[in-house]
Amino acid sequence: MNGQSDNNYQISAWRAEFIDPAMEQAYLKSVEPHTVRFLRIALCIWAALLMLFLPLDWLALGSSSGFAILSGLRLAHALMLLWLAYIVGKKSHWATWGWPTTWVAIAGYPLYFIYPFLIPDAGTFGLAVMLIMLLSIYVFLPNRLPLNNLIAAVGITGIVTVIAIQGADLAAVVLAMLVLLWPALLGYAAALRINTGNRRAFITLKELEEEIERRKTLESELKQQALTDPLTGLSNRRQYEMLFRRELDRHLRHGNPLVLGLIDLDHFKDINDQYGHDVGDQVLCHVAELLQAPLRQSDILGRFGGEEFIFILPDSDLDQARLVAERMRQSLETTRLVLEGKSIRVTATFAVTQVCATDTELNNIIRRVDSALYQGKHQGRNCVMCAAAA
Ligand SMILES: Nc1nc2c(ncn2[C@@H]2O[C@H](COP(=O)(O)OP(=O)(O)OP(=O)(O)O)[C@@H](O)[C@H]2O)c(=O)[nH]1
Repeated sequence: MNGQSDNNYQISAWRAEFIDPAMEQAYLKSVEPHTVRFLRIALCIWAALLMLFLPLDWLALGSSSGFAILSGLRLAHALMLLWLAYIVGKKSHWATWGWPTTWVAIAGYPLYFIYPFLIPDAGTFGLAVMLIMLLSIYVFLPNRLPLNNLIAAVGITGIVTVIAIQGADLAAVVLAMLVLLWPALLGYAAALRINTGNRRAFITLKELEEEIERRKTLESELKQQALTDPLTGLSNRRQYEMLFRRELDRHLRHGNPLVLGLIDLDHFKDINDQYGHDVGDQVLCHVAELLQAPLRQSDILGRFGGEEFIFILPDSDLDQARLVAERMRQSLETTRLVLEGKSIRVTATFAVTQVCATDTELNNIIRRVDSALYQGKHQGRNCVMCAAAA
């Protein structure tokens, strides 16, 4: 891991979130499906528990306006919770965003704040419910930790204010505050550990993914290096021999026509001598591009060695191959390469041969084409020769 990613992976000690916002977003995105599922379950259970307490309200208040207010608040909050459970199914980013969960949680507080006024002798019970709720918010409500702190802070402040308004003395108010702070701190500590642990696991996964990616790149680079000519990027001997064997198999099995050709640049030594080896190298690269142009995707062009190239044309007969070679020859002849301010003309001699059923060895075919190429050199170069099949 380098210094830059070390910085990206820093986790805030009290928020248990990545300090880098982009990294935090990436983390939240990765846990979004899981958060949605978990949040929907938590919201549904919360709504069900709210409604489960309705009979207790009835026992305490009977059919009164107080009961109507409490059941109305219960129902309203339960509906809000179910609405959010429904919405996060549609807008999954709401689950990790955190604010919708926070507002819906806070919107339920009037029920708890009004409770002591309507049922004054339920003080201890109300405090116990609040205590369990605070702990549950931290442990079961999948939300961003700072926002869960906000929910807890609003809850504790509200309840303590209610107790103070009801005329409790300072000691009772402080005691209530301490009793509520205790589960909040406990929940916060547990959530801090869980959230930090989850993000550490995410870092490990990311590092593993980066390592896999790095190895894949390295592997494909090595593969590329092992199969291509470093100067021109064309297939090297290993690659074109392998591809030729595949095409030869196809030819022997299905009888598809197959042609092999060689290209030898004319008087290349003069180019090297006149312009230098570096320019010679650049000429080879340009020639490789020009030769590639008239070929199909399935055709194979390789560097045979030095200033010689090899081409393999699957599904082509000799006449088609001769035309292709002629197009390459003309393209070289008519394109002047301008390198380092010098205009260089390059020509080449071509030879092609049809691969036939008795051709099983690449070297034999090459020998046949090579002797046609030799003849072409003797006949004045810059031409296309055909070698008769064996
Ligand atoms: N710049 C450069 N030159 C190369 C490379 N490989 C081979 N050569 C040069 O290619 C030239 C080939 O010369 P010859 O075999 O005499 O052939 P030629 O000059 O092309 O003449 P003909 O083939 O008879 O037309 C030599 O000067 C080699 O040094 C290469 O990778 N880069």
